[in-house]
Amino acid sequence: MSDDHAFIPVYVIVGANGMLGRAWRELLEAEQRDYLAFDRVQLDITDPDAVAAKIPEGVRYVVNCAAYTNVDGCEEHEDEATRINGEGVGRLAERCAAIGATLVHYSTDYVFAGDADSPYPTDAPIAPVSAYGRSKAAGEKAIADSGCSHRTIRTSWLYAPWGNNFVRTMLRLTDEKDTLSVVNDQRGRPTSSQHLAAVSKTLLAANDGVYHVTDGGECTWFEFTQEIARQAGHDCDIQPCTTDQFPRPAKRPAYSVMDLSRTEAAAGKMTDWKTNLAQVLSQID
Ligand SMILES: NC(=O)C1=CN([C@@H]2O[C@H](COP(=O)(O)OP(=O)(O)OC[C@H]3O[C@@H](n4cnc5c(N)ncnc54)[C@H](OP(=O)(O)O)[C@@H]3O)[C@@H](O)[C@H]2O)C=CC1
Ligand SMILES: Cc1cn([C@H]2C[C@H](O)[C@@H](COP(=O)(O)OP(=O)(O)O[C@H]3O[C@@H](C)C(=O)[C@@H](O)[C@H]3O)O2)c(=O)[nH]c1=O
Repeated sequence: MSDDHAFIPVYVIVGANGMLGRAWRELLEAEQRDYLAFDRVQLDITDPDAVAAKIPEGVRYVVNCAAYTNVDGCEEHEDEATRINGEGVGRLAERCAAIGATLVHYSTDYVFAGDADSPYPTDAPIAPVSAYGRSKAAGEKAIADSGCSHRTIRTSWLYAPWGNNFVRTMLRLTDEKDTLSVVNDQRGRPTSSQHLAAVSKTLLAANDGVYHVTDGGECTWFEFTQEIARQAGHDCDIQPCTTDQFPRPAKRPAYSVMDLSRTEAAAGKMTDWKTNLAQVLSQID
């Protein structure tokens, strides 16, 4: 991670210590690209002065991986979530508009209500059912209002070999426990962070706008857990349950499968989630 101001990079990664931030760093490192990566201490997007100070003129792409991602925590701390996921994103978007950079930003399937029965197109009406979803919707609006060049990339059910994520949680639980109940009435698309970073980079050559990027295929959290345990060789009795039987502070959309056609037209077919899961598991000891 560098804080060198004399150097004008092609890419600036914000929120670089998060799960997706690390995937982006590793991608740009592997391709030997010029980039600066800022963690939260180096660049806090809620700090009005920091954004302009750290993102100099000449930068071409600002990749925003910073967010408040604790979905249940957002219910109690919606103001803070909105400051980060809404206003902070707006500040990045205004800076990008001012210097002519493109903002690569991540939003979520949780901006949708979840009452559809076919994949949500990119222009489907959004109607979040949680504080997290509302805060992310505020970020999307702030970008649109800023007039900056952008790729607003909605993704879902993100995981990686590192960080806090469902795959690592379920690897642990299916190893430690004899039985486990997992909700089987929420359907969506898991997404490898490494796959997401790579596809996002490909989309830099595409038009501005909103894209959906996930792994291919779809499943419920229960089916996802079954496959994690199967691939890991964990012998755990996994039982399906309903959302009502697994109460949480935040409501989740029942159906959040997002249509991939715009992305696949620009970047090719999205790899199936089971294939990407195997790829990620192979990187975990
Ligand atoms: N995880 C998922 O399942 C999904 C995520 N997304 C979106 O993808 C993006 C990346 O998510 P993910 O990698 O999982 O997130 P993480 O929670 O792993 O990382 C977010 C990073 O943002 C940092 N951060 C928080 N607040 C600020 C701030 N004010 N200024 C600068 N940095 C800040 C955090 O730092 P610290 O840890 O120090 O607080 C953390 O390093 C987010 O926009 C998220 O909403 C979309 C769909 C699914
Ligand atoms: C741990 C556990 C979870 N679950 C359920 C609860 C919930 O409905 C579902 C997923 O739980 P999690 O809390 O891991 O996931 P959640 O925080 O809802 O994940 C979301 O994060 C944000 C950031 C996004 O943007 C979304 O795309 C999505 O990935 O699994 C079980 O049924 N059994 C279990 O043992």
